[in-house]
Amino acid sequence: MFEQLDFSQFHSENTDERDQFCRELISELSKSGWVRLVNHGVPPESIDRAFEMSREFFDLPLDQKLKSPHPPTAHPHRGFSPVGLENISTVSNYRSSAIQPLLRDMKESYDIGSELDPLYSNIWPPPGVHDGFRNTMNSFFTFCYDAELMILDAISIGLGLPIHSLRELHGAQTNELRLTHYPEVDRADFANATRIAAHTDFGTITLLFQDNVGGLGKRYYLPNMDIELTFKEMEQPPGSGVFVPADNAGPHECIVNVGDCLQMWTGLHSARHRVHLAKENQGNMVPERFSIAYFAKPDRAALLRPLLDSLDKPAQKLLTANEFQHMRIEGTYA
Ligand SMILES: O=C(O)CCC(=O)C(=O)O
Ligand SMILES: [Fe+2]
Repeated sequence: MFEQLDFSQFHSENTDERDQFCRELISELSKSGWVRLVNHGVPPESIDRAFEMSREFFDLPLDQKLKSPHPPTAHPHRGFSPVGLENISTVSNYRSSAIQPLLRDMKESYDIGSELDPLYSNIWPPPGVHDGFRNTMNSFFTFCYDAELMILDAISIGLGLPIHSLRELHGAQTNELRLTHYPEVDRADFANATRIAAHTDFGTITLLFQDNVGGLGKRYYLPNMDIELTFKEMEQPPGSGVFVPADNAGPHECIVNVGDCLQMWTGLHSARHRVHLAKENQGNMVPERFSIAYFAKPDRAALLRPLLDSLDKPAQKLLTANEFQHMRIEGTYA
């Protein structure tokens, strides 16, 4: 089991305790590129509601879901993508020497941005299709943004930077929320497909909530089920090509992982992860799974230059976060 940190310690009135927590956070992120957090500030009811709404959306008939379609190109990331539209193995090779086979992703997803994003508008289900989705997701997004800023402050303190160093690069809310449904599939389908292929996230940090679903449509956490589950897996240690299950304590816990931009700023390791068939169990059908990922991304104009003196100066021209996002995302859509 990997370390679980309690983010309420960050709010301690005793600044020594707070700073100690921030150093622990950095120590965990330095080891593996990710950490499990509780009391992160996103209220449990809001997480439950978002999962409920997500489930109800993906339960709709395909023609209803396609009334708010993702554009056929990789950006902007907005709206519904049916199974087969996005295949992440096309970008698996980034900063990895391992040869990645081309794999189909067996997932469907819904991408949402901030309502305040000046560049891209959201694509919402039209009136009459899943009313309530929009409000629920906007409120969840706001909670995640507030949590993001606190976590960025904690990372800044832990690294010995001024408290708002990272927050200041995230004022424009260019963040994205992604609901993913991994439908029930036949085990044999994993021969040339996966859930989501190995990759690093492109932004600063990702807050990931996961909900493994058992029978009867109920939600509960089953660490040792007798049927096959797909797990989120993290590369451990970083760079090893070995993936271990990132099991967690249920949907209210959040996995925070370092993305490519934070790596460029701070040298913390951007965590490679994937969702694939769990190795331990044997069964014919692989049950469905739900996750919600909130991708904290830098302001588009932010320069990706090292923030710590201890880091080497990059040899190439510095990129803005926007240039980098475009470079990374190209090619992910079929
Ligand atoms: O479903 C998950 O646990 C991970 C999803 C993910 O890694 C992504 O969308 O970038
Ligand atoms: Fe990811």
